[in-house]
Amino acid sequence: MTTDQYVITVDDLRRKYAGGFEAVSGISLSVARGEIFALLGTNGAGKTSTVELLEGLAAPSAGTVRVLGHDPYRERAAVRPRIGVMLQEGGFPSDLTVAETTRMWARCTSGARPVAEALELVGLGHRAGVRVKQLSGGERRRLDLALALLGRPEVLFLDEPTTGLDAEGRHDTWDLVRSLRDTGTTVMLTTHYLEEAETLADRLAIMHRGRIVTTGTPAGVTASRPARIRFTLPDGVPAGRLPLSLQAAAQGQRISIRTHDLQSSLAELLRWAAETGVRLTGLDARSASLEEAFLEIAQAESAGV
Ligand SMILES: Nc1ncnc2c1ncn2[C@@H]1O[C@H](COP(=O)(O)OP(=O)(O)OP(=O)(O)O)[C@@H](O)[C@H]1O
Repeated sequence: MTTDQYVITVDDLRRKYAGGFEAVSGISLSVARGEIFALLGTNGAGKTSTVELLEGLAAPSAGTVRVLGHDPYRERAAVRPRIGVMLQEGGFPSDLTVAETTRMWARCTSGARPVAEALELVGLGHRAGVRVKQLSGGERRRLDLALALLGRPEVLFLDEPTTGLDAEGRHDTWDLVRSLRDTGTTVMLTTHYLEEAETLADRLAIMHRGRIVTTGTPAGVTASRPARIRFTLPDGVPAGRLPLSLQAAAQGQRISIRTHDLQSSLAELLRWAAETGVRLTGLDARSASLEEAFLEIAQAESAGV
């Protein structure tokens, strides 16, 4: 991929706050046009501090950021009309209705979509006449998203877009983000929901203490982690009777096996169970999830491994 296909490029970026604390300690990443990129990390890892630099809300202490080929802080006027930003807290006047709020925002947005279209996109069309203060937390997040989408942005920054949404709302938002991606919008997302990153992101980076510790596709990040098989042995069958080649950890009759070759380990376990006539209850076999990979990385980093 050539560099001009990257919509966001970040090189050795640093952000030091007044007082001297460095929240972003030299990160580099690139996001291609039409890609959904998720920035994950433990609390205080530096995600918001990073995204604010990409949005041009603050200047880096060192390093470079380019969004659509421009410095988003120094060339804000060139970048701002082409990006959409959904912050964690929208902070609207609560006495205005949903439609009034969106109309007000549309007046400040060049080439804005029709208000009704923006509200329909996020499933708020039927709430247009409701005052913002009467919206649920999830509906406010949708309104935040509608406002971020008003200017048909080429790059969309979503800071925890589904916090407070129920399962249906979360899935609706994922579908919307995917459809925006499919029409060429580039999305930079921060989230605490690892399932969200796993299902939505084309690529992701995991941050810890201001640095990127892992980056890649969701499948690539989880591929190196062991899969897990869990089950319960019947009373009277000790864990010691399991084949030695299965690396089993036992808590009473509850067994957990970690393996880098799920298919072979599972086949061996089932063969042993069939040959010995042992019934395994609650049998569950799964590849590593992003959540497990994340926890392992965060714990290892915290322990200084
Ligand atoms: N204005 C500020 N002045 C000094 N330190 C700050 C400031 N804003 C954030 N920090 C610190 O920078 C670090 C990174 O914060 P940041 O909000 O970027 O993390 P985050 O990854 O977005 O966290 P979370 O997941 O909790 O939202 C934290 O230790 C935070 O306390």
